[in-house]
Amino acid sequence: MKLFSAKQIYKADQITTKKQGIAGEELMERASLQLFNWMHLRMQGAPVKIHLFCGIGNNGGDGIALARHLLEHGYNIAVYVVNYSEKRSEDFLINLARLKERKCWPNFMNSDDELPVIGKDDIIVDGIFGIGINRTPDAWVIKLIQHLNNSQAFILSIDIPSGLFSDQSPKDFDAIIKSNYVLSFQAPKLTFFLPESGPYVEQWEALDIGLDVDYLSSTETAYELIGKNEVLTVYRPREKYAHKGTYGHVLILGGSYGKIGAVCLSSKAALHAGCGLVTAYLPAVGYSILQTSLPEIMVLTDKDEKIITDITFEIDPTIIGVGMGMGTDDKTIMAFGSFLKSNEKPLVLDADAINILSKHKDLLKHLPKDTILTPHPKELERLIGKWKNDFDKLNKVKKFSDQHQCVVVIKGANTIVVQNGKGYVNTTGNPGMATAGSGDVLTGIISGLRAQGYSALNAAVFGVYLHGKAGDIAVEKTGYQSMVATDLISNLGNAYLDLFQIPEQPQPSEAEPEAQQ
Ligand SMILES: NC(=O)C1=CN([C@@H]2O[C@H](COP(=O)(O)OP(=O)(O)OC[C@H]3O[C@@H](n4cnc5c(N)ncnc54)[C@H](OP(=O)(O)O)[C@@H]3O)[C@@H](O)[C@H]2O)[C@@H](O)CC1
Ligand SMILES: Nc1ncnc2c1ncn2[C@@H]1O[C@H](COP(=O)(O)OP(=O)(O)O)[C@@H](O)[C@H]1O
Ligand SMILES: [K+]
Repeated sequence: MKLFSAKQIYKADQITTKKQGIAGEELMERASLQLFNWMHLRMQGAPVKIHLFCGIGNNGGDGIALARHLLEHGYNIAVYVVNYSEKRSEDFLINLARLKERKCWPNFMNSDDELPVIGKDDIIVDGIFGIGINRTPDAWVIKLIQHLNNSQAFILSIDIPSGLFSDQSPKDFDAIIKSNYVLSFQAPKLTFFLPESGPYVEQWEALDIGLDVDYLSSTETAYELIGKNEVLTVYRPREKYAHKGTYGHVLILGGSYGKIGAVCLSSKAALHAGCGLVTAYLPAVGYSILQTSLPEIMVLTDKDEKIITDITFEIDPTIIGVGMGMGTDDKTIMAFGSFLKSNEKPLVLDADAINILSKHKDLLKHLPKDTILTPHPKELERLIGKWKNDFDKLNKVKKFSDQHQCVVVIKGANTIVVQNGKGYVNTTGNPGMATAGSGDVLTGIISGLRAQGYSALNAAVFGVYLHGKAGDIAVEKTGYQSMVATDLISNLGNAYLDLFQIPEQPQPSEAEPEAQQ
C-alpha cells in the first residue's frame, strides 16, 4: 500500500474534484459519511456521550459534518469548535451553517475558556488538526490536547491524531492527541509507523473516499507499506524438478567464544527459509556445538579456537552472511578487512560486521553492490551518526544507501527497508521479538532468500515480513514475554503457509433463508 505525502493527498483531492466535477464540500460529505458509517456500525445507536472537537480547517469541517450525521441519527453529541485561528476554511463554514440549521450550536472554545468535563466512558472525536498542521499549536490548544489525553475516554481521530505532522517530526510531543483509533482517509500516513510518533496511534484503518484512482495508481510514493499482498507479488514458487543446488548455498560467517549460538540461529534460519545448503564458518570452539545441534549444516573452522582470525575457504557459496556474534578483536577486524577486499559474493552484513565498518569507513568502498546491512538502532547510529528525529534518520539512511549502493534494513517495531531512495515499511512483528538472537534469525532468513535468487531488495523486504509473521504466529502460543528467537525459526514454515491462507468468509447464519435460484 502506498504511503502518500500530504502534498500528494492535496493533489489527489484537487484532481478528484476536477475530474469528478464535484465541489470540495462533496468530498468532505463523502469523508464524513464514511466516518459516520464506521461509528454507526459499531455503536448501533448507543446513547454514549460523543464529544466532537473540531478545528477551523477541513479536518474540523469533517468533524462538523460528522456531527450532523450523528445528530440526525439521534446520537448524544456535544460539539466544540477549537477556535485557534480566524481563517476558517470554506467547507468548514458550509458545514457549520448546516449544523446550525439543525439547531445544534457548537461550543466555541477560545484561549481563556474552561475545559469541558469528559467522562471516562465517553467518546472523543478528534478533528482539531489534520494534515494541514504546519506549526506547534498555541499553549491553550496544547492544554486542551493534554486534557483530552488525560480524560481516559476513547479517542477516535479523524485522518491523523491532531498534532502529528504527516511528513515531519513534531517538535512538541505534549501537543499530540494519543489516539485509540485513527480513521485515515484513503491511506495511512508514514508517521503512524515510526518509533517516535507511532505510539500516538494505537490502531488505524484507511477509509476509501473515492480519490481519483488513476492519480493514486500512477503516483510514485517515497514509502510503501508492506503486507501480505505486497510480498505475494515477489514470492518465488518451488519448482517440481528442483534439486538442492537450485536454491543456493549460504555461508554464515561469525561467532566467537561464548557467542556460537548466534551462528547456530542464523544458519538454522537460512535453511528454514528454504536455501539448498548452509555452511557455517566459525572459530574452532564452535565445531562440536554446531555439528551436534544442527546436523543439516556443514561446518568450517578458523584455526583460532576463540575468534575469527582468517577468512579463507575452498567452497563456492552463493551468498555470505557475516557478523553475528563475531566480536571486534583486532585480528578479526584484519581478517574481515582482507576478506572484503577479495570477496566478490553478495553479502548480508549484521552486528559486528556493521560495527567494524562503522569504525573503518574505508572498508565501505569494498562492499559489493546490493550488499544488505541489517543494523539495530545502536548499530545504525554507529554507522550513520546521530539523527535529530525519525525523518532525519530516514533521510540519512537514504543518503547512505545511495552513496554505497546498498540495502539498509532499519530494524525496529516497524522495520523499514531502504534502497534507491525508497522505504518499505513492514507491518508484521510484535514486541515479543525484542529478545536475544531475533536479529540473528533475521540475517539467516534474508541470506537464505538471497541464495534462492531473490534480489537484494526483495530478499530484505520479504525476509523482514516472514520474520515478523513468524513472530506473530509464535506469540499466540508463547505470549510476548516467553517468546525466544528459536520460536521464530520454528514458525517460519507457518509464516510461509500463511501466505496462501484465504481469510474465512462469514457463513450465512442458519436463520437466514438461502438465496433463491
Ligand atoms: N483528500 C483528502 O484526503 C481529504 C481530506 N480532508 C480533510 O482535510 C484535512 C486537511 O485540512 P486543511 O488543509 O484545511 O488543514 P487542517 O489540518 O484542518 O488545519 C487547518 C489550518 O490550520 C492552520 N494551522 C496549521 N497549524 C496550525 C497551528 N499549529 N495553530 C493554528 N493554526 C494552524 C493552517 O492554516 P494557516 O494558518 O497556516 O493558513 C491549516 O490549513 C485532512 O486532514 C482531512 O481531515 C477531507 O475534508 C476530504 C478530503
Ligand atoms: N517491538 C518490536 N516489534 C517488532 N519487532 C521487533 C520489536 N523489537 C525488536 N524487533 C525485531 O527483532 C529483531 C531484533 O534484532 P537485534 O536487536 O539485532 O537482535 P539480536 O542482536 O539480539 O539478534 C529485529 O528484526 C527487530 O525488528
Ligand atoms: K485529527
